[in-house]
This record gives sequence, C-alpha cells and structure tokens, in this order.
Amino acid sequence: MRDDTMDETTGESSDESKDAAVTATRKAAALEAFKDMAREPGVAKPDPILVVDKVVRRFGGLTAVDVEHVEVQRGAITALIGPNGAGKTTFFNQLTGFDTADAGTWTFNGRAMSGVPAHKVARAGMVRTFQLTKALSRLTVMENMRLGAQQQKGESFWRALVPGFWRSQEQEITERAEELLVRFKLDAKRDDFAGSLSGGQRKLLEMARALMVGPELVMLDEPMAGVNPALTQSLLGHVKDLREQGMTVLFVEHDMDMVRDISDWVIVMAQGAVIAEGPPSTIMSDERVIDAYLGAHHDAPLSDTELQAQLHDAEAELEAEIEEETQK
Ligand SMILES: Nc1ncnc2c1ncn2[C@@H]1O[C@H](COP(=O)(O)OP(=O)(O)OP(=O)(O)O)[C@@H](O)[C@H]1O
Repeated sequence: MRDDTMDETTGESSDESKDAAVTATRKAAALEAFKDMAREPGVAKPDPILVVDKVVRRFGGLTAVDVEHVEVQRGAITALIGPNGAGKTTFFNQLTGFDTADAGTWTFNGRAMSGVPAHKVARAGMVRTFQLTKALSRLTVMENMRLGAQQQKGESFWRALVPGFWRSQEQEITERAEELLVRFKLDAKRDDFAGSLSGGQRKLLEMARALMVGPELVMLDEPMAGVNPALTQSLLGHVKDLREQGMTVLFVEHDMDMVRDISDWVIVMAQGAVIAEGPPSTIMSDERVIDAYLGAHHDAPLSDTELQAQLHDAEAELEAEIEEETQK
C-alpha cells in the first residue's frame, strides 16, 4: 500500500521524497563513477556491464566497425554519438546479435556474447529498441508488446509442448504489458494499430516493448528521432527513469541537446572506431570530436576558391529559405 503521509518540511508525500532521493542517488553514483576518469577512448570503467574487444565488421571493402576496446559503466546513461556513417547502428547490431561480426569478442555481465543469437542476448538481459516496421505498424499496441516478450524469449518449442505452462506465461506477459502500457501512458491505445500512433508515442512503444523481457542493459537507437518537441521532456523522463530503476542505458542519438541533458558519459565513434570519450559538458570541444564532425583539416586555412565556394553555398541556402518563407 502506498504511504501517502506528507513530509512537513518539503510538502511532498514520503513516497515522492523517497523516489526523489533514489533519483538523486543513482544519478550521483553514476557521476561519481566518471569523476576523474581519463577522457581517452577505451578507458576502463569501475564496474563495466559490457566490455568489447577488437570488434570488426566489414561490408565488402568498407570497414564499418573497427572498435579496439570499449567499456560501458553499469547503472549509468551512456550516449554513443558520431557523424553519419560512423558505424553506430552497425556496432549496436553486432553487440545484440542481429548481425555477425567478422572478428572480436565482448562480454555482458562477464559472459561471452559473441556469436550468441539475438533472442538469447535479450534473454541474458541486453535488448535494443527497433523502429516500428511496416509489419509491426499493422499490429495493435498490445500485440506489439506481447510480441516483444514472445519473440525475444523464443519459447515456441514450449508453447507447442506444454499448453498449460504456456497459458500461465501468457497471463504473465499480458499483465506485464498492461503494467508497462500504463507506465508509458499508452494504455488507452492498447487496441489501436501501432501505425496510428504519433511519432512520440511510437518511441514510447518501442521503449515499452524492449522492457517486456526485464532487461539490465537497454540500448536505444535514436530515441528522439521524429518526436514532436512537446513530447521531448516526457521521453527524456522515461529514459532517466530506466536508470532510476537500476537499468543501464546506452543510446545512439544525433540530438546534442538530449545528449547533454540525460547522459552521464559520452562515447564518440568516427569511421568505425571509438575516437574519444568524456563527459557530455565538454565532449563537443574535444579536438578529436571537432575533427570527426567537421572532417579532418578544418583548421587548415581555406584557400580563396574554397572560401568563395562556401560563401556562395551559404548565400544560395539563405535565399532559398527566404523564398520559402515568403511563399507561406
Ligand atoms: N548492410 C550494409 N551493407 C553495406 N554497407 C552497410 C550496411 N550497413 C551499414 N553499412 C555502411 O556501414 C557504414 C556505417 O553505417 P551505420 O549505419 O552503422 O552508421 P551510423 O553511425 O549508424 O550512421 P547514422 O548516424 O547515419 O545512422 C556506412 O558507411 C554504411 O553505409
């Protein structure tokens, strides 16, 4: 039963103040772990949940991922950033068993995971979110949630053999789905097609679906992409909430405001490799990161011709914008 007695000094119910205390503690613990940490790619973490060594993925002649060593701290929110084509999504796919690495090893909670198929990786406690595909959009919100559990548990064998066992599992799955839908304020949409949800609601469903297996490490692929600014804060709150519930979060994101707002630590990839790590407040002023985003040699002086070309492009863009505005 909830204890709703009020704290006279803060005016909060004691449950609320307890929640706030937990939030402060988890955040503080995460920040404490990164205090004084060397800002070097591959730097050792005090309590890593994930440790990656020499992972390589090639597509023909292109090396999409070539990560020498990286560690992810347990209980923290870590952002994985980098310019387009840096290899972030490919790296996520290797780690979660959705694609096979050409080389390398990694451990999750000390357990070797290379070569382990996706549903077993999920069962071990490491899940990634997926954007809603066309097929999933045609299912209801509830069906998506149930699929999140079934697909990842890979228990069709048991389902066929032991119907009684499966029925009790089914009930458990439905209850867990209901609980998560309430938490993500999607319960009123449970019977709507996932395709009819707004951009922000889809992101919530993607997150809720990943939580069906009760993961320890949640990997979010661009959780803010296509989200209406009005829903931004609510989504950020849900991501922070994962940490408060004791989960570890690793997310890929281009939106630097979000990275600064919620991450405890940032890992930067460029051309397949981890090139820098550091706290969100200073990472974007790291020379290696500036180089990666702007392309090498940005500090070499521009030739006259290059300068003219840049000015010309900027003017053309500005004119196009003005024209667009006047036509509205
Ligand atoms: N299935 C594939 N076949 C061939 N090349 C691929 C494949 N998947 C990714 N690549 C290439 O690998 C490189 C890394 O791509 P990836 O999508 O992992 O980068 P990213 O950092 O996630 O980029 P973005 O931020 O734009 O999503 C790119 O050059 C991409 O074109």
